[in-house]
Amino acid sequence: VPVSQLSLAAAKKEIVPLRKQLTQWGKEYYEQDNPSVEDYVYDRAYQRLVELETQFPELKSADSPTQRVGGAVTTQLTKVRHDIPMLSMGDVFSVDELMDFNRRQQDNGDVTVEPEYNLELKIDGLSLSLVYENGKLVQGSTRGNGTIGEDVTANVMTIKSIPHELPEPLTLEFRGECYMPKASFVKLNEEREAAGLPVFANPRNAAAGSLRQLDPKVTAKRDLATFMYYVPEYQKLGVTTQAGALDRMRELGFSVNPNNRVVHNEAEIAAYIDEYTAQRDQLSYGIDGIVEKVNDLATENALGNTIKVPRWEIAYKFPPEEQAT
Ligand SMILES: NC(=O)c1cc2c(N)ncc(C(N)=O)c2s1
Repeated sequence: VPVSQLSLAAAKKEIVPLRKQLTQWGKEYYEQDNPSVEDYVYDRAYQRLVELETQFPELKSADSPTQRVGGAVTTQLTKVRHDIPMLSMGDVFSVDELMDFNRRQQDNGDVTVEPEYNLELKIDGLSLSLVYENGKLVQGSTRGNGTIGEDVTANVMTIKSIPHELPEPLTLEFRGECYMPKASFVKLNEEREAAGLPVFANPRNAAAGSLRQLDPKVTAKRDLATFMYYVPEYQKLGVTTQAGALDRMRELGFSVNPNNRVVHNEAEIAAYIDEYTAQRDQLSYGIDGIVEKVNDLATENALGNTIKVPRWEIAYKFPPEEQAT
C-alpha cells in the first residue's frame, strides 16, 4: 500500500516490525559480516522505512536504523575516528530514476552543475581508508559506522596492491574498496569446506571477514585486493576532476579500476550501464552497480553532502542476480 494512503495506526503497525527487522539485518551485515538477505531486500525495506518516517515524522525514533550511518562497530580491533565522515551513498534502481537525480542535482538553485559525470564500477567489497604521512602508509581503517571505524593497519600491510610508500612525500588520505576476487573466494570456501569451517556466503563477506581479522597473518593468506577511488582532500593532488584524481592515484602506484568513463548525456550513461550489466559475470571481481560522480571536483565540493549522503554521487544498483541454482 502506498504510504500516502496509510492511516497513522496502519503505519505504526508496519513501522515497528520493519524497524526491528532492519536492525537485525544491520547487525548481521555490519557486525557479523554474514547478512541473511541480499542487499536489494535490505535496500527496499530501508527505503520503505524512510518513506514511512517521512510521511509520519511523529513515528520517527532516535534508535531507528535511518538515524545512523551504517551499523554499530563491535570488534576487538581498536577504533579510528574519521575526521571526514565516510558516507554511504544514495541508491537508484533505474536509468529514469538516475536521470531524475541528475535533473534535481542540476536544478539545485545555487550551484551550477555542468552535465559531465565520471562513471565508475561499484565494487562489491568493503570501504577502506588509507592514510599516508610524507608518503609513508601510517594507517588503514574500515568505514565502521561512517564516523568510527576499525584500525586494520597491520592487516592492510599484507595486501599486495597497497603501496607502503608513495613516490611523492604526500600527507593525505585515500579511500577505496577492499575486495576478494571471485576465484580467490571460491578457493577459500573450498579450503574452509575441507577443513570443516563455515563457508562465506559471498565475496563481500569473505573480504570483510578477512580484512577485519585480529591476526594479520590470517589476512595475509586471504588474497585481498583493492580499487582506490576517492581522495577527500583532492586539492593536494593538483587535479580538478574525479577522472584526473583517478589518474593521479594510478601514477602514485595505487590499484585503480580501469573502467571509469567521462560522459555527458543520458545516452552515454545508459550505454555504460548496459555494457557493464552485460559484462558483470565476466569480471574477475564482484560489482553491484555503477557509481556516477560529478566530474568537476569544485562542483562536488560546492554540492557537498546531506546529513547522510553526498549530493555529488549516486549509486545505480543492478537488479539482483538470478541465484545460481
Ligand atoms: N561512497 C561510497 O560508499 C562508495 C562505495 C563504492 C564502491 N563500493 N565501489 C566503487 C566506488 C567508486 N568507484 O566510487 C564506491 S563510492
